[in-house]
Amino acid sequence: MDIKTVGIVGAGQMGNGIAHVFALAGYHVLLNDISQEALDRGLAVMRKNLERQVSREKISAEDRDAALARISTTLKLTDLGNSDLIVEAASERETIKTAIFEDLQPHLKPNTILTSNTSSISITRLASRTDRPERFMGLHFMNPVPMMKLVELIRGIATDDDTYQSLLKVVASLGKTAAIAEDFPAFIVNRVLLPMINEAIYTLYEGVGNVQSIDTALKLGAGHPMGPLELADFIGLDTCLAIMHVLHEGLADTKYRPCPLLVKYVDAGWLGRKSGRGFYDYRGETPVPTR
Ligand SMILES: CC(=O)CC(=O)SCCNC(=O)CCNC(=O)[C@H](O)C(C)(C)COP(=O)(O)OP(=O)(O)OC[C@H]1O[C@@H](n2cnc3c(N)ncnc32)[C@H](O)[C@@H]1OP(=O)(O)O
Ligand SMILES: NC(=O)C1=CN([C@@H]2O[C@H](COP(=O)(O)OP(=O)(O)OC[C@H]3O[C@@H](n4cnc5c(N)ncnc54)[C@H](OP(=O)(O)O)[C@@H]3O)[C@@H](O)[C@H]2O)C=CC1
Repeated sequence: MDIKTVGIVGAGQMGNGIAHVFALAGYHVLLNDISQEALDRGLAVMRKNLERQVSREKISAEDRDAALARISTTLKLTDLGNSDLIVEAASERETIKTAIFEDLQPHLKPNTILTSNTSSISITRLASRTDRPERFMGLHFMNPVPMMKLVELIRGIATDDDTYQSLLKVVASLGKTAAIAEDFPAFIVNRVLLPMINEAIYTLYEGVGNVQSIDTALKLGAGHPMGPLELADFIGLDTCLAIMHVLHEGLADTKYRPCPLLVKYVDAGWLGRKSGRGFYDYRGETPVPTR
C-alpha cells in the first residue's frame, strides 16, 4: 500500500517526535490533539529539535523548512479521515484510545492502516474494537523519537500480512530498525525496562539509596545513558505507572506490583519532566533531586 499522508493523534512528547520523523522522511503529517496548547507546544518542540539537528549538521536548513511545511495541526479528529496511516499517540489509557478509534472510524478510507504507539496495552483488544482488526498494528516508537533507532512492531491476532509488510517498509523509510514483538503485556522493551525502573523506585522507597546515588550507580556502574529515576521522569511517571498496572494485571504476578512511592508521585501530579517535578525538580536551572 502506498502511504503518503499520516494522521497522528496526540501531540505530547511522543506525538511530536513521531510527527518530526515522518515529516523529515517526506510524509505529509496531520497532527491532532484535544488541546490547542498541546499542538502549539508540540510544534515548538519540533522546531527546536529540527533546529538542533541543523546546528549539528545532521540535516540542512532546507530539510528543516521542508519538514515543517509538511506538518499541519488540527483540533478536529475527523480531519484525519484522508490519512493513509493513523498513528495514535494519545495518553496511555485504554478508554481514551478506544474512543479515538471509534470516533475516527466512520471518516476513514477503507484501506487506511490503524496503529497505536501504546507502551503496553493489548493490540489485539484495541484492534477488536475497530472495523478493521486485520489492518491494525502496534507501532511503538521510543523516546526521544528523533534519536532512538528502534520501533517495536506488534501484530494483533488478526493483523494481516499486507499490513505487517507495509509497516516494515514504513519503519525502514524512517531510517529506523524494527523489532518484532508478540502481543503480550508491554511487549519486549517495556517488559524488561519498566520492572527495572519500578525496582529502582523500590530501592529509593526502602532507603537503600537516594535519587542521586541510585542514578549515579546505574549510570557509572552499569553504563546506562540515564539513571532509572531520571529515565522514569523522562518517560512520564503516569505512563510508567500505567505500564506497571498493565503488567501486573495482564501477567497476574506480584513481581510487577507498582511501587507505592510511584503511586504517590502520580497522585501528587508530580509526573516528571512534563509537569516540572518528579524524582527531580526541573523548575530551576538544573534538576534537583526531590529525595
Ligand atoms: C516508555 C516506552 O514505551 C518506551 C521508551 O521509549 S523507554 C525510553 C527509551 N529511551 C531511553 O532509554 C533514552 C535513554 N537516554 C539516552 O539514550 C540519552 O540520554 C539521549 C539520547 C536521550 C540523550 O543523550 P545525551 O548524550 O545525554 O544528550 P546530548 O549529547 O545532549 O544529545 C545526544 C543527542 O540526542 C539529541 N537529543 C537529546 N535530547 C533530545 C530530545 N528530547 N529530543 C530529540 N533529540 C534529543 C541531541 O540533539 C543529540 O543529537 P546528535 O547526537 O545527533 O547531535
Ligand atoms: N513517554 C514515553 O517515553 C513513551 C510513551 N509511549 C506511549 O505514547 C503515548 C503518548 O505518550 P506521551 O506522548 O509520553 O504522553 P503525553 O502525556 O506527553 O501526551 C499525550 C497527549 O495526548 C493528548 N490526548 C489525550 N486524550 C486525547 C484525545 N482523546 N485525542 C487527542 N489527544 C489526546 C494529551 O492531551 P492532554 O495533555 O490535554 O490530556 C497529550 O497532549 C502513550 O500511549 C504512551 O504509553 C510510547 C513510547 C515511549
